[in-house]
Amino acid sequence: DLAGDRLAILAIRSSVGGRSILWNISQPSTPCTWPGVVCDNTTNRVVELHFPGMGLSGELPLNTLGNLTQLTTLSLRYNALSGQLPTDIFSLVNLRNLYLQNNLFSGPIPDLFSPLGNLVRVSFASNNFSGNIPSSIGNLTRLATLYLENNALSGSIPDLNRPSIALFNVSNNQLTGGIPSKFVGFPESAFSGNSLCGGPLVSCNGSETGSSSSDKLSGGAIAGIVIGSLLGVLLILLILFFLCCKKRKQKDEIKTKDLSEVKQVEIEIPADSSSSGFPSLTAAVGGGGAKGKSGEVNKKLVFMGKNKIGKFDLEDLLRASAEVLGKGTFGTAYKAVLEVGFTVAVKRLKDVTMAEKEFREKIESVGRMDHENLLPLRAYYFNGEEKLLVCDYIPTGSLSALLHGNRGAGRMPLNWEMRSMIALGAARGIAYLHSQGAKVSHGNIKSSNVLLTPSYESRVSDFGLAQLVGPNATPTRVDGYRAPEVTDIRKVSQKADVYSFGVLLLELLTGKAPTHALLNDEGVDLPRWVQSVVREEWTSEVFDLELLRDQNVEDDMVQLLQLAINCSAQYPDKRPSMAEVSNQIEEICHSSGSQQDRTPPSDTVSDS
Ligand SMILES: Nc1ncnc2c1ncn2[C@@H]1O[C@H](COP(=O)(O)OP(=O)(O)OP(=O)(O)O)[C@@H](O)[C@H]1O
Repeated sequence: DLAGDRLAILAIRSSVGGRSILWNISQPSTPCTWPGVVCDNTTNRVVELHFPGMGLSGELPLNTLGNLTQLTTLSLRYNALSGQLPTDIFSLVNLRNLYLQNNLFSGPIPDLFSPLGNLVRVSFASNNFSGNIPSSIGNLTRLATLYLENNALSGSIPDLNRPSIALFNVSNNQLTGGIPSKFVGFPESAFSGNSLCGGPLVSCNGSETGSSSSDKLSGGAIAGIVIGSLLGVLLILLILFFLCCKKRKQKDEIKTKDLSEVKQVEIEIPADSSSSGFPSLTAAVGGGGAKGKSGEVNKKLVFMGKNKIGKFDLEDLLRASAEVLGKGTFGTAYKAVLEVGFTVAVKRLKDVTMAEKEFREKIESVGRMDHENLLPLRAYYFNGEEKLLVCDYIPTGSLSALLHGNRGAGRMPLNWEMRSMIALGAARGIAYLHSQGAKVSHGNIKSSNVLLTPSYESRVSDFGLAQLVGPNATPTRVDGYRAPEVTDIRKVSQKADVYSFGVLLLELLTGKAPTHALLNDEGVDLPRWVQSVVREEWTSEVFDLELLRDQNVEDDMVQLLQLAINCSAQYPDKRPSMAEVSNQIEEICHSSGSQQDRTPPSDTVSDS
């Protein structure tokens, strides 16, 4: 079957294709239609090039790859490419991943790494490279992986930026000398098969590990370095502290301003309310406030469930200073700091056209949901047009903010343990919802609806709201999460929830936002992108770079990835149930030791 695009694939796999393909891709018109080539859909420039195991042979063409100035990934591993590396590769300043392992490249690795400050992963393993390890690799401050094993490299290990490097291997070369002491911590196997000493190998001079005795630092020098570093850190902390104080002050000023506008415009008292203000209302626990004369009822905040939140009335709520958290599908969410001393989140619903009785019934069934991984609905207010929902305010914010916010300096990386715990908590919360009846589903699973406590326990929010809205509600940011069979956001199902949860798992693993206009002109969504990458056996390339620092959990990551792929299957029948999903994640967490053996969640209502 050589029809259509299959013919192109065959051409790439033939050894004669290697060079001509590499020539052609530098022409900007056609490349994005080819397998293995990923383009930026705005510039139509090649941003990733994956040609692994395609039987490419011969030398890389000169002055060709260097034309792909936007390239972030160059993967030519498992081919039979030979000769020296063309130096124009070293002008690709956006390069993050350079995979040339398992080829027949020879000659020295050019010492030209200095401009490649974005490089994170480099593998030159299993080639015939000779000469020294280029010292300019030491300038790569973001380098996390360096694989140089199984070559003919000689000389000593240069000064590398050890703090950023998590995965490292120089075994089976001809390296000599002492292993710098900063490499202590890597296993013996990372250095074996050389004439090296120190570090995890036998000591160079009988007792010392690390650098050879000639370049050993004196006690005074070490003390000087330690004191100098401490002073440096102290200075940086002081500067950060002052900057934070200044920023917070500015933020407070802005918030106060926003708030006064919000109070007047957004949480406006409905026109039919008594002009003398709202009477002081006593909270009616368990929905009892819905009883009584309707005129009074309309002015009441109806409290629900176990009411851990404490008592306050509508007037308190309206007096609270409020800050807009964001606008979503169902209305605007506010953070409201009550004068009585605690903070709540208030959602002002829009597009709810449902009659009062039906609304109260639906919202009270939402209020009955009680699970440690769900964000409980504490109270609601219904008066004609005005509908407010009150829940705990979660100061840490949402998974979406944590994954995609602040990707720059100062970001706290989310490691495997945190991510798998977040996945497990969210799965448990949704599985609980599904266990409450075949027709109970969430309807709007996405990372902005998974809120996180300071100890990274998940609280799934917004469940059951999809059934309240009218047909005109325009979903925000759900497109990437919505199951293919869902055409009306009110017609939700448990299997559609499983799909959305699968996308959320993919988001957790890849670090890519599903709502981001993805990857190429054809608008490939996150599940399809991941599937295509996995099909081509580049599985390890889908994971978020932050996850690659975790050692010995790759199998667990791949298992979770497989589960996510199963959840986001195109046909609902092929998707597992949420209970199965939750059990499987629990097993995965168990095997990697990130079990949730934690103290029960504390009350999440924060005091202001
Ligand atoms: N209880 C809460 N505590 C802290 N932040 C919250 C809380 N509820 C919502 N948020 C945050 O406020 C923002 C707006 O939330 P909202 O639920 O209104 O919209 P959304 O999640 O973006 O979309 P949708 O309405 O479709 O769920 C989001 O970033 C959300 O994470």
